[in-house]
This record gives sequence, C-alpha cells and structure tokens, in this order.
Amino acid sequence: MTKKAAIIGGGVIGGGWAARFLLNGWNVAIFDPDPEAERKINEVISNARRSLPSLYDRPLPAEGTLSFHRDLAETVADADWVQESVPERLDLKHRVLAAIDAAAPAHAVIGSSTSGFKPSELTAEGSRALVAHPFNPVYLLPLVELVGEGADAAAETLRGIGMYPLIVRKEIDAHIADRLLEAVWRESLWLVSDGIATTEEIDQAIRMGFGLRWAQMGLFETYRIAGGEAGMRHFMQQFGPALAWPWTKLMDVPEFNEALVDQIAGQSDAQSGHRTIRELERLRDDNLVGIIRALKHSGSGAGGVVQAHETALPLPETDGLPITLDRQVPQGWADYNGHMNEARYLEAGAEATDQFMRMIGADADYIASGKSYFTAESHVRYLAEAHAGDRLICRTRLLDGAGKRMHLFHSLTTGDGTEVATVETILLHVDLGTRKTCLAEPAVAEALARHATAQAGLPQPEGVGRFVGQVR
Ligand SMILES: NC(=O)C1=CN([C@@H]2O[C@H](COP(=O)(O)OP(=O)(O)OC[C@H]3O[C@@H](n4cnc5c(N)ncnc54)[C@H](O)[C@@H]3O)[C@@H](O)[C@H]2O)C=CC1
Ligand SMILES: C[N+](C)(C)CC(=O)CC(=O)[O-]
Repeated sequence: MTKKAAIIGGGVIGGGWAARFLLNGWNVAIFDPDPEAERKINEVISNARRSLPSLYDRPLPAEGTLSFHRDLAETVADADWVQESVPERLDLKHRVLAAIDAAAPAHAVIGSSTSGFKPSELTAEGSRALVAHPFNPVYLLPLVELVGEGADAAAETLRGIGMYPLIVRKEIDAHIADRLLEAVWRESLWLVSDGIATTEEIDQAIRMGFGLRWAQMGLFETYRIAGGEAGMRHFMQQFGPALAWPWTKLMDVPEFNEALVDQIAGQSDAQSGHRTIRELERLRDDNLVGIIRALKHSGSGAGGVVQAHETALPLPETDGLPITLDRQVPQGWADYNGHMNEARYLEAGAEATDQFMRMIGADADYIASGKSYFTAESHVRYLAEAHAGDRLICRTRLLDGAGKRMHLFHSLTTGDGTEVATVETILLHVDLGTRKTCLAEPAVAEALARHATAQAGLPQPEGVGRFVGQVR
C-alpha cells in the first residue's frame, strides 16, 4: 500500500520534504495556515520535478497524491511519517508537536526539522518526536541528521526515499553540520562587518576553492592529502599550532543589529538581486544535479547515495523489446538551440548498450574476468527534438549476435512515444588482456541467442544500415 507522509509547516523545508516524499511515490498531505502555502509548495515541487529524477538512470516510482488540508488532525490521520517543519521557536514546536502526538497513528514516525533544538528539548512536554534535520534543497541533498529515540528505524525509511541518514550518537545543540556551518557563517559575518570582504568576495572564496573539495571528500580526507605523503600526522604537526594564532575570532560573535542586517542584505541584493529566488533555486538545482551526477561515476559522497538508491529501484519492464534506458533528460543536456545536444543522443545510446550488455551477462563481473565488448562503429539519426525534462526511453533490437559481433539498433523515444533518434552500433567482443577480438563466453553467447530467438520474425527497423549522405 502507498505510504503517506504528513508535512506540518510547508515553507522552504516543509516544501522540500513534500517534494522528496512525493517524487519517491508517497502520498503527501500538507497543513500550513499560510494562504500562499499551496502556491509556494507547488513551485518548489515543480523545481524538484525538473531536477530530482535527472539524478537517476532509472525511473523513480510513480508520484503519489498531493493534498492540502485546513486541519492538522485530518492531515496526520493514517500517516506513516509526520514531519514537523514550523518556524524555529521552541514554544511553537511544543504546541504543534503536542497536536501531532494527539492525532497521529501510533506507528507513525514523528520527525522534527529543527536546525538547533535537541530531542530532549523537543520531548520535554511529552512528545515522542525525534530530530530529522534535513538540508536545503531537501529533495536533492541526501543528508538528514537523526537524533533521538527511534533513529534506526527512521533511517531505514529515509534510505528508501534516497536520503543519507546520519545518526548523531549524542545530542548536542545544532547537531553536527549546523555547528560547522555556524562557524563559517560567524566568521563570514565578522569579515563583512569589519569591512574586510563583501558577501560576493566571501562566496568566491568558498566556491572557487574549498567548496569544490568538500562535496567529494569532506574536511578530513581533504586535509589528509594536504599533509603530502606523510598524511594526516604531518598535516596536524604543520598546521596544528595555528589553532593558537589569531586566525579566527572563535566563539566571539559580531553584534547582531539593524546596521549589520542592512550591510549584509544590501551587499547580497547587489550581488544576486537581479535574479528571483526561484531562478536562483533552479540554477542551484541544475548545478547540484551536474555535481552529484559527476560524483556518481566514482561513487563519492552524495553520488554514492544516488547509486545505492538507484540499484534498489526496479528496472524498467520490457514490452516486447528490451527497454535499455528509461530516464529524464537533465537540464544540463540541453544546448544553445533549446533541445538535447547531439552528443547526448550518442551518450544515451552508449548507456543503452551498457544496459544491454548487463542484460546478456556481460556485466561488471564479466569485465573483471577479462572479457568485454568494444564499439567499432555507430550511426546516429536525429529524427525529432528531445528537451530537458522529457522522459527518454530506449528499446533495443539485436540485429546480430553471432560470433564476435554484436549489432544493436537502439530506438530512442520520448514519454509520448515520439521516436527522437536511432543509434545503430556494432560492437566486437574482446579479450581485455590481449586487446584482441575473441568469441564471447558460452553464457553470454547463449543469452544473445535467446534474445535473437525472441526477436526473430520482427520486421527490420526503418533506418537500419543508413549512412551519412545516403541518396534517398
Ligand atoms: N531554511 C533552512 O535552510 C533550514 C531550516 N530548517 C528548519 O526547518 C524548520 C522550518 O524552517 P523553514 O522552512 O526555513 O521556515 P519557513 O518560514 O520557510 O516555513 C515555516 C512554515 O511554517 C508555517 N507555520 C507557521 N506556524 C505553523 C503552524 N502552527 N502549523 C503549521 N505550519 C505553520 C509557516 O506558514 C511557514 O510556511 C525550522 O525548524 C528550521 O530550523 C532545517 C534545515 C534547513
Ligand atoms: C541556516 N540553517 C541553520 C537553518 C541551515 C540548516 O539548518 C541546514 C542547511 O540547509 O543549511
């Protein structure tokens, strides 16, 4: 049965949670007294639809239903997960959590998005909530810090929607990540307030340098490398004494007053005010998709989380011909002509070939055993336009699988069935030791023969054997 998430408070974070659950197949019910909440949440969900599925090379589950309610008790009825995301005020959280506790089913997990409160503070008035602290945008960033009782069971559910639960073993104000962020934030406010740097210069200092490192190796692994061949021990010996130097104003905070707010907000407007928040969100999301997809290749950081989640998603079902690709066209695949760039059709064909290889047993283990296929020739026909956000499906015909050859004809269609391209490709079976062609192992040869039998009698696809400049 489809699971249900109830989102209490649908602002920046509640909207992100709603999108994360919804796009992973959950039904989502929302309670937020703001009359603008429905519009805002729908805008956040639209942004999520254009980005989250683009992280995956398999389709996400079909979206659940989305409903907006005027009554908290009605919202949480039958919920499997209730996520409180109201403003960061303890008295308000206590009131809202008490109402949730009174109406939610006993089996429901009650998570609080609190950035700073400890579970002992949240539960002081009897609530059974635990901290489930996410990161913005919740639908793309996998990290969620879990603190409190029931964290292990909650973690399992969150992994199921593609998140990375980090169980915080001992409660502490602001958990783990916000303590780190707060240190950078505090020092940045000092630098602006003292006139050392502008908001833009600080952002450049982060994104041109260490920000790039952190997404893939974090702090400690990065510094281990910075110690040279002697590693972390040498790094610490070299830079440890700096802790006592006046590099930072640790624990000291600039006075938070109107002048500071005006200074920071004014510089931020000058830096980024030419774009709306939604435009900035889309830019951020497109960049995050590109970064996370790059990390997927090496299984690093958030890319490893997407990889693991993806293997748990069902493969597309075949409908006569094997479906070798079913994914969304990411924004980054569109070019200056406003459609999918020509190179991406070949990339999609190459992904389909890889999937077909896995289907016939020429998978990672087979390659590790020293055998594989090399592509000898490919021909792409561009038949119609695919656009960013389109669903892209590939069905693969096996035209010849005998001997050392594998001749494939990929037909790429969009979700509405329009054939946008064909990629015809000939591969040769090779011994990776000698780099010379050889016959496939019997299991692979037999799998190819089974596909050939299943496809026997199908008409030759239109366009087979075409070459560039052919006279019509
Ligand atoms: N904004 C951020 O970067 C992050 C925020 N958080 C945490 O998430 C929580 C929510 O923060 P944001 O989404 O940023 O705030 P927000 O101000 O964007 O959204 C809060 C929402 O709660 C609604 N609300 C107010 N009273 C309510 C009530 N009694 N019942 C139901 N809804 C009510 C408001 O109408 C608003 O839509 C806070 O605890 C915050 O610390 C966690 C991670 C990141
Ligand atoms: C600013 N903040 C403390 C609310 C930030 C967070 O809690 C996490 C995030 O997304 O940066």
